[in-house]
Amino acid sequence: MNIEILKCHGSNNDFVLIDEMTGAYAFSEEDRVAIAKSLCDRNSIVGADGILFVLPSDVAEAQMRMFNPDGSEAEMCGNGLRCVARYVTEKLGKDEVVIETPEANLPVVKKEEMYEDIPSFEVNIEPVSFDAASLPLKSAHQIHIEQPIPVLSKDLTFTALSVPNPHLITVVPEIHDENLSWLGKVANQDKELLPNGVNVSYVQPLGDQKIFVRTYERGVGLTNACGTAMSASALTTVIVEMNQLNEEIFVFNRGGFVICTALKDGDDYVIKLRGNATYVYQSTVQLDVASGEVKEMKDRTLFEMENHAYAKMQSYAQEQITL
Ligand SMILES: N[C@H](CCC[C@H](N)C(=O)O)C(=O)O
Repeated sequence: MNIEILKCHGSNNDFVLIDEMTGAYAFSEEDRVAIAKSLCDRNSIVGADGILFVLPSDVAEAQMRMFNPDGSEAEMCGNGLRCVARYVTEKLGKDEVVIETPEANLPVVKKEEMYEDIPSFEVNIEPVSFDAASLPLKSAHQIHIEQPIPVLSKDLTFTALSVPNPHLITVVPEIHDENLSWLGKVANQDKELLPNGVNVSYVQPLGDQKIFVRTYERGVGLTNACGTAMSASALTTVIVEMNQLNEEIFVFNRGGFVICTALKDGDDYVIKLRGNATYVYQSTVQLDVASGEVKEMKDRTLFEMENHAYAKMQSYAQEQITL
């Protein structure tokens, strides 16, 4: 099958966006899994951290379904939602829309550029729950806020929350690359403890309202950034009274930076995630679903200006981490 693809990223967490609103495709559920596995494969001509299917919706301007490279579907994707926000607002000629996701219809809005020539969008990350059953995390304790989970680590403590995809957050004085493989071990725990898997992040405080986050993502592996993980991390630093509620938190990552603001609405938390939505290239690919083989059908249209502008934002962010 021939598929029009838009390669895009949020904080260099990169995705293939496929527009099903046009009605050009009639993908089955099996097709979507096969497309995710084939197009995300870094050994293919495409390669990505995930696939974003943009579909019509009966309850919002559009619907987003996000699949990891292993074919699993995620409840939420923060960096991907910003890319979908840009795509749908531009398609409809609006500055703000609502996007239907598996567990919530989320408002997304175009914002002023947060860095020179960087298209910037803000999305709601919700619903948020600290109930272990919402991940699910099989545990005797209902809430884990800086709690030990001995089977995972003898010395680190964890905060467990869903936004609504599952996250384990551990705050450390400093993140060292040699410790990143440990994140993978935790993420790939036996399904006894975490039946639906989990995204696992280190959080390093960088001073007031600034943090550095590294994440091993469920269904993907170590990525430059994970939008839901950065949001969950920012909220965690508020819960443990390291940063302030209702105040912007600058979250630096290997792919750049985002700005998260944790808000409380009654008993519920909502996290505002603001960051880039950068287009990399457009292309048409031919996918043989049976074999998974992907061929490019025509030259890619590169968004060179955007990629050049984003490189500057990314190097600025790396300087902030080493400061
Ligand atoms: N791997 C995640 C989904 C993608 C989330 C990440 N790319 C983001 O930006 O939030 C999961 O399975 O929950």
